[in-house]
Amino acid sequence: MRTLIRNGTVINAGGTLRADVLVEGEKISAITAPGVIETADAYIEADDKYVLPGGIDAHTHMEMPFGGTFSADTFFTGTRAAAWGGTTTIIDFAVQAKGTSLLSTLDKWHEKADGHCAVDYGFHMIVSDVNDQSLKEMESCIDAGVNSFKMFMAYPGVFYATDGEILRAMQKAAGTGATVMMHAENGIAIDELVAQAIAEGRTDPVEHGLTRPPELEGEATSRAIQLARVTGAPLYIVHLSASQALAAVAAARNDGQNVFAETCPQYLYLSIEDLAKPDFEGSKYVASPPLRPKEHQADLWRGLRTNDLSVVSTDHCPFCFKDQKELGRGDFSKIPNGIPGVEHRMDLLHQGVVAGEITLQRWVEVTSATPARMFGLYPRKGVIAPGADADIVVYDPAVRQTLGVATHHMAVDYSAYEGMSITGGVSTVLSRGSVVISDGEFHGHEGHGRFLSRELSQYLV
Ligand SMILES: NC(=O)NCCC(=O)O
Ligand SMILES: [Zn+2]
Ligand SMILES: [Zn+2]
Repeated sequence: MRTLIRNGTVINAGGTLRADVLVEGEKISAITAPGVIETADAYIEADDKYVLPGGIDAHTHMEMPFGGTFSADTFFTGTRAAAWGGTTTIIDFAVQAKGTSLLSTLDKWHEKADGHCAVDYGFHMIVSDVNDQSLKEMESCIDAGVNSFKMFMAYPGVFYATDGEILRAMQKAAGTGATVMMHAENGIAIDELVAQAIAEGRTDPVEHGLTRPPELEGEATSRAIQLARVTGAPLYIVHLSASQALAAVAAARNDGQNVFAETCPQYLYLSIEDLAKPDFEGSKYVASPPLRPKEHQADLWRGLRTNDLSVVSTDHCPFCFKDQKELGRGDFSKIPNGIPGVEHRMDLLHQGVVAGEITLQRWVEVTSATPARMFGLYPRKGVIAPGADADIVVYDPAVRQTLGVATHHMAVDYSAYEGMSITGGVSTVLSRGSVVISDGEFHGHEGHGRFLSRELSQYLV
């Protein structure tokens, strides 16, 4: 099957050109000046549209066990929603429960995802039980294509790791080429503030934000950076939300340390004012780190421009308002943490282009090319080039849409972006050469997505 995408503006991280793109089977086979190739089996007209490499969301949580419940999207509904929004690869997190092994965890996550995803997917591994066996098993995970390991300085008693445990895991990463991903918040201090708030009867969702001050994200980020420096491990800070944390990352990078960070659309567009909405509406915005005062947003956009923030992922972790967020009514600390967003990342970041915060090329770089390089998928993914997988988004920059629960495709009963007006929208999406979205319809199927065994990060030195 030969599909010709005609006369679009091809946008790669490295540049833009007007071109035709030929897809043969699952791969891109040629990029030519418009009109050079005359015949194909199917045609997609891309006049006045962008032709982008499919988005790569390197941080999602489908069917994730958390706070006594599970995130609401299955691997099918979540990857289908991703496709609707122009994301053709997700990297989700397998979650080691305390007392279990990394390899049995990986098996369990394969059982959940294999045969169910609508687009391609890989895994990171959450290490919540550091011991001799888990450290050894990190090597087997790497052999199985899972070479990035998330650790938590937050959530004592659940995922939390001590500095000593983090140090040991980082030593293992330094010796194997793995990447340590860090949830950097000082969970011990936060738990004290949370206990004090509850004891004083401050139980509303906004307290989630007030008890997790940005200084404690900055402190934990600095500590993680120092531990990485001592061990020589590369470090990737996940879901960075605060100016203080960004300053720590920028300083380390200026020093030449191999430190990277991602932020998420919610930290660029939402704020603690959303958490403060009355009638428990604020619970819809509970995630960790919390939404910050608006002043942090300008710093995050600057970080995206300077590359101190290299990636934008969603941390998609949907919990329904009605019966899941409800678990924390009367005690904000019991609200399941997470915000839905896998469907909207490409559109939301495109608003940064529209507003002049980032260039078109940078849009593609932070949503596709860099996550592909960072997590060992490039140049199979993350680029429109001959030989790459034909994961392609034809994007209409002029169309207008309004985000909301009535139109989104995530399996969650609210939108964090309800009523937000967006310029631009996905027109056609191909996943490995198959059209999965076109003419406002989903044409893919459960099980189309394949597991991606990933190479080591291309940012290792
Ligand atoms: N971020 C969040 O609130 N939930 C998902 C788990 C995590 O990434 O820490
Ligand atoms: Zn986290
Ligand atoms: Zn997360």
